[in-house]
Amino acid sequence: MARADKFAVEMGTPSMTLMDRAGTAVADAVARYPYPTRILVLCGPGNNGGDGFVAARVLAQRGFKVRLALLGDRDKLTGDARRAAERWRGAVEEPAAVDLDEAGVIVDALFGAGLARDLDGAARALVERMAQSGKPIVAVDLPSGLDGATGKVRGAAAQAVETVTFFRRKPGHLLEPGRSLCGRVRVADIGIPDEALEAIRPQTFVDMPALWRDAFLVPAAGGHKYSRGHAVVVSGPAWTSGAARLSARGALRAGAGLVTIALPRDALPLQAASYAAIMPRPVDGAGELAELLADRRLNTVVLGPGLGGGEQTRAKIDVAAPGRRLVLDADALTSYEGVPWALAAVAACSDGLIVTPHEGEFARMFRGDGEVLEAPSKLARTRAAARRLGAVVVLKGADTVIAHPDGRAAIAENAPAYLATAGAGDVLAGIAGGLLAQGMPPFEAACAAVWLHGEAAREAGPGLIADDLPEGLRGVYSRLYAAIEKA
Ligand SMILES: NC(=O)C1=CN([C@@H]2O[C@H](COP(=O)(O)OP(=O)(O)OC[C@H]3O[C@@H](n4cnc5c(N)ncnc54)[C@H](OP(=O)(O)O)[C@@H]3O)[C@@H](O)[C@H]2O)[C@@H](O)CC1
Ligand SMILES: Nc1ncnc2c1ncn2[C@@H]1O[C@H](COP(=O)(O)OP(=O)(O)O)[C@@H](O)[C@H]1O
Ligand SMILES: [K+]
Repeated sequence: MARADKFAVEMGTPSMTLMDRAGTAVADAVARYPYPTRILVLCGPGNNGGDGFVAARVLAQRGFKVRLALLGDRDKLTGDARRAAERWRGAVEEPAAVDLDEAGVIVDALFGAGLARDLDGAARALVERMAQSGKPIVAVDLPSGLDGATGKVRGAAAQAVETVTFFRRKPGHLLEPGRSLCGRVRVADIGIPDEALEAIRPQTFVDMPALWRDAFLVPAAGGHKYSRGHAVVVSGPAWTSGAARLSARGALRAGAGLVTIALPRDALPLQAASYAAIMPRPVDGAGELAELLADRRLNTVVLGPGLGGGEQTRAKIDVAAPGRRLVLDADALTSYEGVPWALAAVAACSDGLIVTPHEGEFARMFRGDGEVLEAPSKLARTRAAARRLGAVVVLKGADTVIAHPDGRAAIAENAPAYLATAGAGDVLAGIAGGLLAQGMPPFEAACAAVWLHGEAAREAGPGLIADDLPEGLRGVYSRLYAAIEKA
């Protein structure tokens, strides 16, 4: 944001104008509240506070009753914040002297992008009072105390009903617990030109179709099933084969031309409970898997869901990896517990690897690797892991992060909470495999898979079980194909 700000100023917009627009956008948001009388603006010592002074002035000019309190010393304000304070005609009160219970709406303009350390002392006490007040809070840029780069709370932060930010959202608006603390996020245009992005070249994105649509493959008129790839899902024993069957359904619905499920002989009868379109194949060990995979048209292998851990699993991965596209999930990942370098070797000989751990699996994979596990945010951890493995890493959760070893990363925002249900991750691994089989590059395939998975859940609706997810893809694909054809 500092660079975007600088770019806008160089292009001729004074920084005070940016602040005026930022404060006005906050005032607009506050004025929309059902009881915008008795507005209390709490300002901090930097430019976040400056935005607060502007918002207070604009609201007062519009006839609202506004009180303003400043944390810190008015004489110490500098730059634009100082000018904004000079143009505020009302009283500047002491936060300790204001009764928050008298406020209808509180504007939280204490700290934003400049939060430099954990809140303590008077700042923390004020944020805690705000949090306990139960009043609707509109946060300027970020709820104060929330770290915009990590989504973590530094000391304390108060739950906002709405957060008004500027130009673009920041990672802290998307990563938990920040996402939840922000309430509804409104992005205000304050006149920073989009061209600023060309100068900044951001590497962090929201996972949405614009990010991967160019790489997404709509079936070609002259295509055939082999031109849409052949994915193999390797199953564990009969009693855990449900997970692999879910993956296989995901891969097929995601558009792989053919899907084979490699099952131990004892599990073959159970395949009858799955789609008839999925081709079962008896495979009892790494040797038989090698025989199956002698056919190079089988270009993508999904291993992990219900597979069981240990040496046998590693042996199967070694057979599958060379020159092939792989998705590794669940047991396939935990069988590399504490030896992520061995997984990096798998990635290096493959034609592209996506790993899809949840937090527990991630912690086991990178046990002892402080540089990965202690990176400052979920975003940074996923990036560090991708770099370590030389593979695309999908770190699942409410705020799934997808990272490429080259530093690109995306944060998903479309998964409904009811997606957290047994087997949902198995379907995700299958969808990713289905997209890889069709030839999508791994990062785009992983981003698309995560987005499609979230959309499929919405399509299926509350009460969702994992079996519904592949079915949900049909409606999502109808809309996506139509949008791509129109574009
Ligand atoms: N850039 C842009 O494009 C635009 C930016 N805009 C706005 O500017 C905001 C960023 O402003 P900013 O950089 O002045 O930082 P800000 O969040 O006010 O905090 C810095 C102050 O807080 C203090 N402080 C920090 N941590 C602390 C702690 N733990 N406990 C106590 N004090 C602490 C720190 O003091 P110090 O560290 O120096 O002791 C300093 O005084 C941004 O969020 C947006 O609202 C808009 O106007 C539109 C254009
Ligand atoms: N709170 C949440 N909101 C939205 N999606 C979630 C939430 N928690 C988990 N998920 C998603 O649910 C899926 C669960 O996958 P996983 O943990 O592998 O479960 P399983 O092994 O049972 O399939 C992942 O795609 C994850 O991103
Ligand atoms: K704030």
